[in-house]
Parts: sequence; C-alpha cells; structure tokens
Amino acid sequence: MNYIKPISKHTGFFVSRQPFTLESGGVLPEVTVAYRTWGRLNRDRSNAVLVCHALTGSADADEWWPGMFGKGCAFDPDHDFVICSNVLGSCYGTTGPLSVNPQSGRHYGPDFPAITIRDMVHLQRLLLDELGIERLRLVVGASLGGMQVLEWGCLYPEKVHALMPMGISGRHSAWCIAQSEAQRSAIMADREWNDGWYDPAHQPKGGLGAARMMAMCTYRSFENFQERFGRKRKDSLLFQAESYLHYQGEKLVRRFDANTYIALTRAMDMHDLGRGRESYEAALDAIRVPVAILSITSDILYPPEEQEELAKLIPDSSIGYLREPYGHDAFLILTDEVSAMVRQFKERIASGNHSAA
Ligand SMILES: CC(=O)SCCNC(=O)CCNC(=O)[C@H](O)C(C)(C)COP(=O)(O)OP(=O)(O)OC[C@H]1O[C@@H](n2cnc3c(N)ncnc32)[C@H](O)[C@@H]1OP(=O)(O)O
Ligand SMILES: N[C@@H](CCO)C(=O)O
Repeated sequence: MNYIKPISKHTGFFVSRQPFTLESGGVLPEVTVAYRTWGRLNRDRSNAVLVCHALTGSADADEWWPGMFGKGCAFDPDHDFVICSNVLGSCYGTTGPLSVNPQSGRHYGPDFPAITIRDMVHLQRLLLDELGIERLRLVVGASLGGMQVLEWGCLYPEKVHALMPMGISGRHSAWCIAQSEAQRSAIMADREWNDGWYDPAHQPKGGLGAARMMAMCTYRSFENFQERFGRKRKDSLLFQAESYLHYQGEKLVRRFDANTYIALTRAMDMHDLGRGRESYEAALDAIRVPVAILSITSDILYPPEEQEELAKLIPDSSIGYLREPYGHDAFLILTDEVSAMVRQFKERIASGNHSAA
C-alpha cells in the first residue's frame, strides 16, 4: 500500500439543467456528472490532473487504480488536485441509460441517444468550468480513457498542458469494432433482453456475462492464460480457464448494466480522431502539447503499432512500453511501472524537457 496517511477525497454531483446537445444532434434535457476529487486546487489553479476511466470504470479512481495514488506515486494529493468523473452514458452516477428521462418519467433504457467520446469530453469540460479549472496540468487515461485523453488534445488544446494516453489508438480498428459487436450480440441474444426494455432489476445476465467473458479474453493474452491456467481443472467438469471467465462474467453482471455496456461500446466504435476534421493525420498533427504514450506490447486490442502511429503523427510525443505478457489490462496490473511513468512524465513537463523518452 502506497498510502502513508488516509487520502481525503471529495465526492460530488454536478447537475447541469441546461439542455446538453450531443454530436449526433440528440439532446439530453439535463445532465448529472458524478465525480471525485483528491487533494486541493492550489492558489493559481495549476495543479489539476484529470483521470479518465475505461469501459466499466467509475469516478472512484483510487479503487480501480490502486497503487497510483499516494506520496511519490502518479497522483500525489499533497501536490495534485486529481479529478475523475464518471463518463456520460455510464451507470455510476452520471447520466446514462439507467437514468430517468425527465421527458418520459421512466429510465432511458435503449432510448438513450447515441453518444461519442467527444460528448464525454464536452461534459467533462462543463464540470471543469464548474470547478473553476481553466487548464489541466495533465490528462491521463487508458483504453476508453485514452480515447478521451486524445480528444482533449483535439477539442480543447488550450485547456491542457500535457496528455498521457495509454493502450489506445487514434481510431477504433475493424478488429475492435468486431469484438464489440460480438459482445453486444451476446447481450441481445439473451431472452431477457426485450429490445433493451428489460426491468433493470432483472437484466440479461447471461448475455452481459458472456459479453464480459469475451472481453476478458481480449484484455489478457495467450501467454497469460496459458501460464496461469494451462489445462488445470477446477473440478471434473470445469477447466480453471472456464471458471475464471465465469467468475469475471458474474462479477460484472452484479455491478454493470447491459444498455450501458451497449451505449459505451458503440461510443468506442465511433472513436476516430479524424471524423469531421480535415484528416486523421491533420487532427493528430494539431495536438501541440507534450504527449507521453504508453504502449502495452502484449495488447491484442490496441497493438503497439497503433501507439507507434500516434507517436509518429503527434509532433511533441514520446512512447514508453509495458512489456510483461498481461495483455490490455496490464495498465491495471503493473501499477508500479505505470505510476513511475506518469510521475517521470510530470517531472519532465515541469522541467520543460518533455520530449526525452
Ligand atoms: C481504467 C478503468 O476504469 S478499469 C475499471 C474497471 N475495472 C476492471 O475492469 C477491473 C476488473 N478486474 C480485473 O480484471 C482484475 O481483477 C485486475 C485486472 C484488476 C487484476 O488482475 P489480477 O491481479 O490478475 O487478478 P485476477 O484476474 O487474478 O483475479 C481477479 C478475480 O478472479 C478470481 N479468480 C482468479 N482465478 C480464478 C479461477 N480460476 N476461477 C474463478 N475465479 C478466479 C480471483 O479470485 C479474483 O477475484 P476477486 O476479484 O473477487 O478478488
Ligand atoms: N478492464 C477494464 C478495461 C477495459 O478496457 C474495464 O473493464 O474497464
């Protein structure tokens, strides 16, 4: 445990009663954002760090990213003012498919409008305005979080000093889109699905669990599964690899929502920094702040070639690697290494020598 003393955190809900217009043209009559902060904003408001979470994460960054918070770690509440907000469309307090639609008086369910990563970032921007933060010292995140980090660089370059995207690409590949659609199809094949109008208390458990099981296979690697489970059995009926996947599927079903899973994976599929801009290359070339890219060599979802492409196209960028065979979720497992990389990048930015690898 890295904490030398309990870290005080603040929990908040920001409610905007203004209509929130989405990239799709859809409008949410009002939006709520669940967020957490750690540490204090300094007098010149220059120590704010935004942490962006991945697909099934929440604002509780110290819970899903333990080892990143504390003295000498990536996020040190004695020095940083750390913010993490639950993304638009999620089910941990921010407006999403489980929220009540003020116009109908019932939860949005499958009527929740299509959202994009840009919508998520615009909403984070509203939260920062509310918190009085004009410029972020750093924006950090992996996977879906990394998509948000990159969009921050495109949408609000004047609002960020530096970016750290991890385990991500600049546009969702055909491979990732296919994985997402297979998972969504598993949910929709569940007899409880009912075109998304399931009772939230009785969601399509089998389908959502199967989706998570498929996803878990893509979050790890051949080598990792082979080394951990091999052909070991739990009992005469079940291999350990099967047992592990069932456990992970059931665990997600207890904490997540099927419509939310669909809305967020669709938003990920829409991720393309070039959409509606001059070109993909021009969008990346326009990111003019220092960017430290983290690449996971065993990631089968976002392979290193994709981060190397980002590094080639973003002018002031450097790239670092996690080389253990844990797969995509390595950013959640190798937290000592990830924390050290974030801390070193922060030091490099502070010294002005940010392009050193
Ligand atoms: C950036 C974000 O926002 S992420 C937010 C969402 N969070 C997540 O997705 C994290 C989900 N958690 C995980 O995937 C993993 O627990 C990690 C990545 C955090 C850690 O990975 P590991 O250290 O390798 O944990 P591991 O995969 O061994 O264990 C996970 C669970 O599987 C269980 N497990 C391991 N092997 C087996 C098996 N053969 N059969 C059944 N269960 C098993 C463990 O007991 C453990 O249970 P617990 O979570 O209730 O403690
Ligand atoms: N395992 C993490 C990362 C997925 O990209 C999650 O469930 O959010």
